[in-house]
Amino acid sequence: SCVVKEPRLVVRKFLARPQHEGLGATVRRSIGRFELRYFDPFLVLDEFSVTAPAGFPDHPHRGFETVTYMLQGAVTHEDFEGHKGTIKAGDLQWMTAGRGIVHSEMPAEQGTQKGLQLWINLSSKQKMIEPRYQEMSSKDIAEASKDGIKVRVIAGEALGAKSPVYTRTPTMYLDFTLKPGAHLQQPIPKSWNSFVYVLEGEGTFGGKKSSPLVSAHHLLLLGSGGDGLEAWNKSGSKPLRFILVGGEPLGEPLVQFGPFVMNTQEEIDQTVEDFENCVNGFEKAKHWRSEGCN
Ligand SMILES: Nc1ccc(F)c(C(=O)c2c[nH]c3ncc(Cl)cc23)c1F
Ligand SMILES: [Fe+3]
Repeated sequence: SCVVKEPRLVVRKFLARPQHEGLGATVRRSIGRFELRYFDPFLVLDEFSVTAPAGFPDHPHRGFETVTYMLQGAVTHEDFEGHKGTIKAGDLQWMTAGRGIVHSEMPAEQGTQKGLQLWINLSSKQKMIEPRYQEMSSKDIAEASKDGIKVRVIAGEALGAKSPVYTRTPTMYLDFTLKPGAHLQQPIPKSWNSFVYVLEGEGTFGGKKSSPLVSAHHLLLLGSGGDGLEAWNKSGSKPLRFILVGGEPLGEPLVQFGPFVMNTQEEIDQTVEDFENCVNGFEKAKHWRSEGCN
């Protein structure tokens, strides 16, 4: 069946190289690096790797959402409202920072913890909403399998499986594993910006089966137009694993200062002041410190 009539083409390819982030942590940053500062509505995609005592100690966020999806090990997050939990391999945390969150994200086990963190911008109208978490354990994440393709639906819908996650900025976030020989056709809403990030194995993406092979840690920007993604695993033995992420562009001005993402410089100045004075959503930052690795 021809699900995708006009596949989107790969218009740019980046290799995400390791860089230092947080306190002694390493991230492979694809979106958010200087050559790809913002791919509306996406601000950052980090493939992180962290081993205790390194981590991401107390830090704030305002104006966007962070989506943490663990691939190996576990991370404990705790915030200034006393919200605390552990995100284990396969688990998901969709954190809407809105008007303000201060939290820490630290290794929960010995050894190396690996995962993905995606930062999704919020529309100007939603930047100052109350913070909110949507957290799902691995077993509750919608999955479907068909013709050598397995998909875990973080957000959106694929192969008949649908995620319960409410996405303020309309977003799809799909974790695909293709067995050798499998061929995927996944619809993508026409107006959305979308990209692929390869996690394991090698695959062929875009319109032609003869396109060059793409390996792990590569980000592929998909062109606009077209009605979906085509992908093939032509290797004889290795599975191909990648995420397909897409979202409705917000089309608004962007001013970012680290973990503060607003629309004007004045709003950023105000945010810095709010954080320093512990007001307008940062009240609890006044006396809070994470318990850290006890
Ligand atoms: N501002 C700022 C500055 C420095 C940081 F490290 C962070 C930060 O926490 C993270 C950056 N990528 C990440 N991937 C995974 C996890 Cl669990 C956390 C982060 C942050 F937010
Ligand atoms: Fe954070």
